[in-house]
Amino acid sequence: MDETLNRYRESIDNIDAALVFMLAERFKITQAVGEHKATHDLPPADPGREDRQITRLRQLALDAKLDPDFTEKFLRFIIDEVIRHHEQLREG
Ligand SMILES: O=C(O)C(=O)C[C@]1(C(=O)O)C=C[C@@H](O)C=C1
Repeated sequence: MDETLNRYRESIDNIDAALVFMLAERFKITQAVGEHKATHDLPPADPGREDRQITRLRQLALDAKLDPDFTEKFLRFIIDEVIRHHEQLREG
């Protein structure tokens, strides 16, 4: 039994749970955004907004000593999924 490893893993499990809750909240909001966009005939994607989000988060990542390329890929992965949901809502 490695107590040190167990303690680290408990902390990792808490962080992973927080990530899931935060992602769930983000997708609740983007669901509302998708409905709003579909109702008002707005395009699913807004590349200008995405550029600003990526620029901002890359800087936050640098400040937090997190790899900015990884951060951008992670955000891109999430946004692409959101756009897919928006497109589905638009198609009805
Ligand atoms: O802000 C929007 O317009 C959204 O639809 C949300 C969001 C995002 O997930 O952050 C998703 C798609 C857009 O291209 C930009 C941003």
